[in-house]
Amino acid sequence: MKIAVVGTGYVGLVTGTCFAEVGIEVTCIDIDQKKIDNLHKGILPIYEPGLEEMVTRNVEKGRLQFSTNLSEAIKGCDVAFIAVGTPPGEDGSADLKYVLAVARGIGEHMSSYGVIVTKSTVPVGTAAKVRAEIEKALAKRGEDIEFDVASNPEFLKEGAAIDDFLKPDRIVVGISSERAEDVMTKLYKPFLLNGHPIIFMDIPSAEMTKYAANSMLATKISFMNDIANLCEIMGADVNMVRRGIGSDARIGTKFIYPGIGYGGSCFPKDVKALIKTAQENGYDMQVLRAVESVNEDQKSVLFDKVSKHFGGQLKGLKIALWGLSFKPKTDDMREAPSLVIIEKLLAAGCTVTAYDPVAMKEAEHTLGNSITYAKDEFDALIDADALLIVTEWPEFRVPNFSVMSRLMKQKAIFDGRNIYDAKELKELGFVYYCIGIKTDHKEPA
Ligand SMILES: NC(=O)c1ccc[n+]([C@@H]2O[C@H](COP(=O)([O-])OP(=O)(O)OC[C@H]3O[C@@H](n4cnc5c(N)ncnc54)[C@H](O)[C@@H]3O)[C@@H](O)[C@H]2O)c1
Ligand SMILES: O=c1ccn([C@@H]2O[C@H](COP(=O)(O)OP(=O)(O)O[C@H]3O[C@H](CO)[C@@H](O)[C@H](O)[C@H]3O)[C@@H](O)[C@H]2O)c(=O)[nH]1
Repeated sequence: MKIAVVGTGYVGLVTGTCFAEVGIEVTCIDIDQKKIDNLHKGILPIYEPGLEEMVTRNVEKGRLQFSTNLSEAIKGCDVAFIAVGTPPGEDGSADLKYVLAVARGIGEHMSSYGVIVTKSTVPVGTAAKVRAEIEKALAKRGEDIEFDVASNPEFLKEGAAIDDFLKPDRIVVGISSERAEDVMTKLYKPFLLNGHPIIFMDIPSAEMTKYAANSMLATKISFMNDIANLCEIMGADVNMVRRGIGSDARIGTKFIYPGIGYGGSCFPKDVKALIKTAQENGYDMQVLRAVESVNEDQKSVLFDKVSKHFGGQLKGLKIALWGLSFKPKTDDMREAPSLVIIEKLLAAGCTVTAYDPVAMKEAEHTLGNSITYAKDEFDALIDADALLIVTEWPEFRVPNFSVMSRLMKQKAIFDGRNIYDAKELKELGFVYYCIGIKTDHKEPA
């Protein structure tokens, strides 16, 4: 089989590489010449564990190619995936201009029957718009080439993308013809042989499934953040509560970790887009509006604890941050809670020194030199008045606390990810704050 994947970002590059890995002939296309030039040199545009080796291996095998030339790549393809961005527009709705531009390009250049699949996260009705764009472009050419559209939303998580793609819980495919179903079944056959289920449905349901999945996960997180905040007020321990409720199989153990709010390129924008879609159709997503509002507030929780601890006197304090990316094992800074925390610290007159194992270069694009980037986690701590744990990278989990004590000016840790043991830190002489657990430090008057 021969396929094209248009858009070589987090989703497109992983999708293309994983299909090549199971033996399919893939061309990944991007509009960004620099990205494609770098990929030809083996330089990846994103950090994703294991991806570089997999790209190299498949390029060497001749199964994976990169190009900016959509017209060449699309010719004779069985399937073309659209995997470009769908960022939020000013009103929160998903901006479809990149998706529709690709659809137009496909219509301008396709040469034979193919299935055009939206992999990007798109609102209900988008596949119909994609079909219309392609038909318009074909009509302009005076061509009458048969094609199908399909919706195949992607559920991978950054930092675990390869595993999520190769071993999916399920593959959701929206189709409107038997021919498209056959092509998609053939494409995903290697995954089906490994026992991963494919769920065929109508196209609008597939499009909605993606938003419903992300919104449900975001709801779990906001719900737990609300519970965590209440635990803290009431003297309960949210870690215990999490274990207590997670052992009920109906609730489950995943995505109930409280923290400093969900970030990333998906949950914030997809929750917004679903609220907007509903509004446009005369329906009010009350639960999701609350999910969003809790999340906005949660991003300030760590800053508020710092402010309270120092009695509001933050000017001139040196604050160390461990972690910048929105979650571990990625360099993605989109909607990272660290950005909100840093903005508040800087506005309060603090200086900020941060260390992140991979996201500092990416962070610099947004933050410039408003903060200092440390060479390692200990470098960040020199003379610090407080340490904020922002991203739970594995290497921050068991640090050398005695070295930390020597480096820091004040032994205060504000843990936004609940990775340390409050009792242990207290014994070591640290003042320790986390999320959803009442600490017995004396509050300043
Ligand atoms: N990032 C994730 O974890 C994730 C997971 C599942 C679904 N999604 C969805 O997948 C889509 C892509 O997300 P992403 O994070 O990979 O985006 P991204 O910004 O990392 O990548 C998008 C790529 O598309 C390219 N592009 C834009 N217009 C183009 C055009 N006309 N022709 C060719 N290339 C073009 C850009 O240059 C960029 O490289 C979004 O709809 C997103 O919601 C993302
Ligand atoms: O218990 C939890 C789990 C996650 N998070 C936060 O939630 C955000 C998103 O995390 P995660 O879902 O692991 O990362 P993403 O890469 O954004 O993946 C989500 O968004 C993708 C894009 O749509 C989907 O494909 C995935 O299925 C979906 O999990 C991050 O800020 C996490 O810190 C929590 O606060 N508590």
